Amino acid sequence: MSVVQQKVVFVGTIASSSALDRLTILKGFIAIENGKITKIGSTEELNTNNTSKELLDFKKVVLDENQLLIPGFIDCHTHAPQFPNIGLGLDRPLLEWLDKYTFPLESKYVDVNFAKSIYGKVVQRLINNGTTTACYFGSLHLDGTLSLVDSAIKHGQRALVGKVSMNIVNDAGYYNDTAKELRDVECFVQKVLECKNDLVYPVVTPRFAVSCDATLMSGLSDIANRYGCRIQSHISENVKEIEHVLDVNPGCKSYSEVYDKSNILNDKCIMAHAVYLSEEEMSLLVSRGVSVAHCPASNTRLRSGLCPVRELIHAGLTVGLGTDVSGGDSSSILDAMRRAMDVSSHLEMLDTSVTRPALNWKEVFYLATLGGAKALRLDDKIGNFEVGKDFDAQLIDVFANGGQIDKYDYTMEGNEQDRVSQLLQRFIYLGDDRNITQVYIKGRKVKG
Ligand SMILES: Nc1nc2[nH]cnc2c(=O)[nH]1
Ligand SMILES: [Zn+2]
Repeated sequence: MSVVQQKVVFVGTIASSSALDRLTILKGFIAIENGKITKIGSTEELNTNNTSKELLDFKKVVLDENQLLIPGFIDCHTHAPQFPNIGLGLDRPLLEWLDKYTFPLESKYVDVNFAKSIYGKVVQRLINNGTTTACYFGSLHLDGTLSLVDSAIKHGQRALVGKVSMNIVNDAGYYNDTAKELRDVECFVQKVLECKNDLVYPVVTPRFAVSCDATLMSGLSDIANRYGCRIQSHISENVKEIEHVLDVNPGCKSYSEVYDKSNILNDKCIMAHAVYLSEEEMSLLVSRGVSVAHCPASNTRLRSGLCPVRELIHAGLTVGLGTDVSGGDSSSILDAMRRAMDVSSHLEMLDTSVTRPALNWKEVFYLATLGGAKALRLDDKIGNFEVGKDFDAQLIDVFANGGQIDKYDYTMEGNEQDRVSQLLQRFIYLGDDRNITQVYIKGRKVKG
């Protein structure tokens, strides 16, 4: 990892979103000082005397005509310990998959050396894919999950990390008793805060209402409130899961009510999935300020369901994207963007009334960047390019050597603005890590 360049100016094509329906593609410059964006402007402005004087001692990075500067991707939900299972064991629905493949693997992270060996690769893989911020589930283990925090710090990634909490008995013996669990979570939160690293945050992480009883969840909510932490969990992912949760909580009318009774739902809470929420549940989550991590790859691979993201957004929920490895079979947010478009298109095709059109490429670009930042309550720092925000960015080379995108002696009609918009479109539909030639987190180059 290289040192932070104190003053850098990028010159070329810069794309970022300011809303779901607002993508700006600017030909111009973006100046960074000590990791923060200090000035953004057009090429004309760059060429004025004042600006060129101001930027005289800045290192210049000039993009070529097929390169783009875009914000770093934000993965709002992934399971770091599950990476050794990526692409494996996708033949069972959620609850069986957890018992057969996931809990046995996660149990192995009791061995800190094993944890270290995996987590270094996980963080590196995500950075390679342009993920500058990840919201991670760790495992049940305190020390193992602290080694995930260490890996994020070592690689300079912005990371929200949760030690997973579970106190309900399962066949793998993968749970803690309530008192130990609450002690370990508080210790985890304190140790992460003691790191005093401004890129890393502890997240209180009740796995889901199948693995945690109300006493544990209320205790976790208390810890989160005392330390001002975010909370993350899963909600309403799979029909059998919902039936089970309602069976063991006969006093509750919905899955959301189970969490609400334990005070889990608030404006620092990120819930993964939300595939089957009723309108009342959506309203409840909106009123509590909960955000949703939409995980289309996992919903498809585990055959959990088709998440109606447009409905969630329409209801007023803040939505970001998650890869949900290893329910999801890809650790790439670029892949999650395409999966989100696919699921949304399938829903549009299935719905003959077509009241809610499928998400388009500009909208998933927003969800992968500013939408994710809002969902994680980090949009004051990241998500797009604005003066005062941290510089978390990717340099995209659309026709990178060895990549999937070939350059033809043909371009669709249009002006220069259309040409650069088409470059971004091709990256979103066809690109991969080979096109992501440089990655920056708070101004520090972490790839390339
Ligand atoms: N996809 C997914 N859903 C869950 N629900 C509870 N735990 C998990 C998990 O590890 N993955
Ligand atoms: Zn998950």
